[in-house]
Amino acid sequence: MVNVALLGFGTVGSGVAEVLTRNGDLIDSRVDDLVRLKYIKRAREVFDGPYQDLFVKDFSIIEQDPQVDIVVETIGGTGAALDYTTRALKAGKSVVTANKELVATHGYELLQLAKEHGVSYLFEASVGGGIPILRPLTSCLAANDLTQITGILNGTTNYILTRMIQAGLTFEQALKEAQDKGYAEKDPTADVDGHDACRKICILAALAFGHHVYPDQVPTEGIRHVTLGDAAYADSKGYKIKLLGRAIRQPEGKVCAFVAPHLVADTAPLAGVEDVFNAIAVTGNAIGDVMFYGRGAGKLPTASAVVADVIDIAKDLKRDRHNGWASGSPDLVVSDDGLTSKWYVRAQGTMDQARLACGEIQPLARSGAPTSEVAFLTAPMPRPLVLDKLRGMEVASLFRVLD
Ligand SMILES: NC(=O)C1=CN([C@@H]2O[C@H](COP(=O)(O)OP(=O)(O)OC[C@H]3O[C@@H](n4cnc5c(N)ncnc54)[C@H](OP(=O)(O)O)[C@@H]3O)[C@@H](O)[C@H]2O)C=CC1
Ligand SMILES: N[C@@H](CC=O)C(=O)O
Repeated sequence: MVNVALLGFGTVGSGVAEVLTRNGDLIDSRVDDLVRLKYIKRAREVFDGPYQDLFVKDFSIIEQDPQVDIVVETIGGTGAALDYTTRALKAGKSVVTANKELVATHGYELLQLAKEHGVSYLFEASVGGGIPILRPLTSCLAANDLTQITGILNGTTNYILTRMIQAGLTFEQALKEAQDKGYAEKDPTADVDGHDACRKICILAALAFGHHVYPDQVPTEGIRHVTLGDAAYADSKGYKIKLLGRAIRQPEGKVCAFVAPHLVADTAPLAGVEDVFNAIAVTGNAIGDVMFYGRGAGKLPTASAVVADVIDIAKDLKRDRHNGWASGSPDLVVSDDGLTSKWYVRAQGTMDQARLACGEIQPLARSGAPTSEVAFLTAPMPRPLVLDKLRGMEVASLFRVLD
């Protein structure tokens, strides 16, 4: 028998309990053992419903029970989640999590701790919700020298952009829908301001390039200032606006990583990724380009990835599966200033002013645009140069165009 303790019983935690129960026979046959949920701990102390016999108030009951093999952490954040994860690993229990904030900020030390105690720390659900990405990156693509990762990594913001553009919802209405569907973080500013995507690109970069990348090293811009006007200008020339997380390997083992809204050509596969779906494009020197696509958030898709990790561990509790990375360093991450791209600009002014400032440009138009507003695409150039050229103009939006 393999015993599982579940920490957190919100969107993801309740989904994990549901998948373990609904697919119990199938999971047992795949593991060739009985996988059983033994305890559930949540914040509140009032328990009801079908799992009420499993609820415990005190984490030490789980920590001290030698029969608990796997602890599933779906609490979120870096408070109680870090404390319980550390204690579980020290107690010789493997831990599975969906908590990207914890992995992105403390992954290196937690992986070290797991190794010291001969147990596993797995987090497939922490990136891309239900999409299998971390295991393929480290196993199926292990033969490659990976050079670049570009992803739509946040379901909430992709859902908001889709609903604003396709259904004409306001930002607030679209965010409320995403929250009602269980996609958003407890504090949705983490989604809207790009921090959730940032944590995910940190995890992807660490796995792909081998060193811990910390969220505070990664320049991050969210979607708060993207307007329906920007979307209409982009659409007029066959582009969609997408929040992308990018990690590009640089010489001497450095990494360029950042999160920002981009214009993506309609012909590119990432442009067709809508609603809560995520997609992660990976470039390797043998495979070329490969893309992973699926539901990036939500109860059962995320639980699917969590329970897959539980199954992986349960199949062989003693197997060494330490797919870790080395420690980070303050000078590991380089700015994206050196990266050349075309730029989308929306500013106050005239097309003549725009041409005078930026030289050759592609003008954009949309119906209902104020006469004082101008929007255009520049020639390819690095950010410092475009900022320098635009110095005399009042710029409202400045987004890279993905090449
Ligand atoms: N929602 C999604 O689609 C996805 C979420 N994730 C990640 O999964 C994690 C969980 O997210 P989600 O399920 O949405 O969050 P929820 O807010 O829905 O659930 C959080 C759960 O944690 C419990 N909790 C809070 N503090 C404690 C504590 N001290 N001890 C025990 N339990 C506690 C809460 O208890 P109570 O029920 O009593 O309030 C609640 O059950 C986060 O790290 C998130 O980033 C990852 C991928 C997708
Ligand atoms: N809030 C996150 C949940 C999954 O990671 C998102 O919207 O992508």
